[in-house]
Amino acid sequence: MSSLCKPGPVALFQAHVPFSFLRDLMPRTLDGQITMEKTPSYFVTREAPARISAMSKDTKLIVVVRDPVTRAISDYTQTLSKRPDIPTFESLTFKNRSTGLIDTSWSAIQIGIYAKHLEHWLRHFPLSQMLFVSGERLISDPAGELGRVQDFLGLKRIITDKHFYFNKTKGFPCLKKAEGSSKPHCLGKTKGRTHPDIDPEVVRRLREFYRPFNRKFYQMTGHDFGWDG
Ligand SMILES: Nc1ncnc2c1ncn2[C@@H]1O[C@H](COP(=O)(O)OS(=O)(=O)O)[C@@H](OP(=O)(O)O)[C@H]1O
Repeated sequence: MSSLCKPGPVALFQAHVPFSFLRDLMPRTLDGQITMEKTPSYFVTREAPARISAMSKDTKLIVVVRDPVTRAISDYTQTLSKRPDIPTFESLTFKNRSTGLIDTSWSAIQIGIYAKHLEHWLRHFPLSQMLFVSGERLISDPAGELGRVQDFLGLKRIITDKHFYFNKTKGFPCLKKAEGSSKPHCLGKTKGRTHPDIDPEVVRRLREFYRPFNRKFYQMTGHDFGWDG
């Protein structure tokens, strides 16, 4: 059994409030239950590793990662859907387009430098307490990736292949039956947005930029995510 704690508008470990207050926001956990909290931005938040470790050194951490170039374009697509007047992806990517200097202060680019973020976590947690889930495999083999998650959490492998079907129109796997319902459940409208076409030369330059950071990340995690061909 597991309970999922939803922190609402405050991402717990980013908030500058006392731990006693944070703990009270989490649901009580009984024996046999696992309490989970999901906030994607923790991975790139400087204070998060120390704050989470101060609350519990035994916390298990799960990070979903995908090709940082596609991640940047997806991030941009999400912002564009809310603010259609932003500059083009190509112009935001560079500090200086003619020299090819990448703007690493742009969050869409910065977040994908996974090796740098991981360094901060490894000062507070052993690698054995971290699981890196492949965003690509979550689509191509959801049961396989969720098998790894269940093993990591010490759960029986209850979710398997038979729980999923692939929805070609959506381009994503869907659950054959949602929890507590007999109906299928697919990801919402905001997942699988069409990404804009990006100048292939800009994509090439970004691939070149991320390659050394990806290699370092594969080395640190002991897992080749296959983003560099
Ligand atoms: N379960 C699962 N499997 C594989 N990929 C998934 C999943 N859930 C979300 N996504 C993709 O992650 C991208 C960002 O998703 P979100 O909208 O959830 O991001 S956020 O949490 O709101 O920041 C977005 O990517 P793109 O659609 O490529 O832009 C989502 O489609």
